[in-house]
Amino acid sequence: MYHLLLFVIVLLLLVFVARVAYSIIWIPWIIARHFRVQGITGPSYRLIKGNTDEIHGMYAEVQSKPMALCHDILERVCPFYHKWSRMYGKTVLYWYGSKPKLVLSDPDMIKEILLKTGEGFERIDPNPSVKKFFGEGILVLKGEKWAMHRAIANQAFKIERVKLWVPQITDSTRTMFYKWEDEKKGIDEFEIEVSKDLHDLTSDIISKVAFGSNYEEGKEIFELLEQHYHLASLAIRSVYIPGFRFLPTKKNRERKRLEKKTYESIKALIEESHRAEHSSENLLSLLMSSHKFNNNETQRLRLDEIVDDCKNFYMAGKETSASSLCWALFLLGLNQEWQSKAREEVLTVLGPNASPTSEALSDLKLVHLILQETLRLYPNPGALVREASRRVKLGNIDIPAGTQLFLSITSAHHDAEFWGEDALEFNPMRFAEPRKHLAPYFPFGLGPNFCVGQNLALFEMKIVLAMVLQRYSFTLSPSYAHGPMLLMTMTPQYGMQIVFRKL
Ligand code: HEM
Repeated sequence: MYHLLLFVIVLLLLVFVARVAYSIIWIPWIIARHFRVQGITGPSYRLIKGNTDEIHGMYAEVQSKPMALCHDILERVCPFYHKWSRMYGKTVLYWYGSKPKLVLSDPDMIKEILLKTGEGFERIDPNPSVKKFFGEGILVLKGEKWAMHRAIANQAFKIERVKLWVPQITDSTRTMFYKWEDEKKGIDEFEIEVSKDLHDLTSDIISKVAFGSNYEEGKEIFELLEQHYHLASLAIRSVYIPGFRFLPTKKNRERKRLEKKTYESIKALIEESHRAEHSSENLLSLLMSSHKFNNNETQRLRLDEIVDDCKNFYMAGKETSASSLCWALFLLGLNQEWQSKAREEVLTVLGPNASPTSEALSDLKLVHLILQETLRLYPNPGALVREASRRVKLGNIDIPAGTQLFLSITSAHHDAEFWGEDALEFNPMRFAEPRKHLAPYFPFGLGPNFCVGQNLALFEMKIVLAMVLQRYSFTLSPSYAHGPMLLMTMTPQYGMQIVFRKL
């Protein structure tokens, strides 16, 4: 009996060891060989962690000091691809734990993958620590569930609705100027670290237009989300160890606390909206209503789904727009001649005092070109990720199921082959000509997951930029240190110090 038990235990152990060896040694070896015969290589696979330690090391190195004041930022925002593409070619295979990752910067391939999301390519499941942050919201859902959330979001952010939000956006922007004037009483020239204020501003905007509440009421939620977002950003770069999230580590306990509090605060906001007279113009009320779908069935989102979507919209709407605005001010601070031309346009269209209206916004042609160029040089996010859900052919690459695809939007946006010799220079006029090749520009993504908030994003960025240009001339502060850093969005590592002078 004893021997039989021992035999079973040893057998089970052997099976376990064989399975582990199969998945962390045999499979990576087979996959590396599969790509090698197709001419695709990269850094050697390392047991368990893959190449994550090297990647962390490279990020630590580039982020240890500011970079030169130029737009050649790939080395800083994606140092591993910058290094490995020079060693192994444009398509690189590396390892995230035992997961194969293929980095791609070829515009046609990126385009195909984005267009075929849902048909052989899928958004990846974030690791459980990150998923805790996004929950079951639109940013992580797939298939039918995603389609239902997306249909509701399409309604919420359609252009007619966004136009109605213009007065709220101008109000929020004016409040930011009042705060500046209040802090810098009587001083005509003053320095502001704008990234914090722009985050507060876009929080305020997304809160007002989408949730019908204002920043002060939602402040607790923003603060919780901000802290939770920081922890989720750290988790993105680490290899996920199964079960680790259940250990009572300091970060895990903090994540749990934030999750619970966020849920309770958003739930309270929803219940308050239920009680109050709310306008059907806001996202929250749309999320709470019942909807008819293609099969004519009426469906309603559950409370936890609404809570998760709220979290997703808060972050998607706030982070990207705030960072993009930061880079727009940075670029105009550096390029005074473009700033003067843009101001001339704003003053011609709006005069010195009028608030932007939705009609006036369409006349701000140069401001629009400047924003397009900003999103080309400093894309948010700088990379997108997908996974092959089955074995797929991409051009002449045969990709096994389960391979993750890291799409380097920054590389495609900076590629001199498509954008010309001046690819790394700020030249808004390149967007005035119809582009020969549509592929290399993906600021809002492409295909089914194309940014649902694009209308809102462009409206708010145009409004804020126009209102700043109407009131101030500005330059980059001598204290500014250049440090674009890719977290979930492209943020200035050392802040964005701008010197404003009242007009
Ligand atoms: C400059 C500002 C913005 C930029 C550059 C931007 C960029 C993007 C990109 C590249 C994607 C595609 C992600 C993918 O394919 O995986 C995306 C998706 C998304 N964006 Fe934006 N975004 C911006 C502003 C906004 C705003 C204001 C909202 C509104 C709340 C928003 C909500 C979303 C949502 C919900 C998705 C996911 C759509 C889906 O999966 O169906 N974004 N955004």
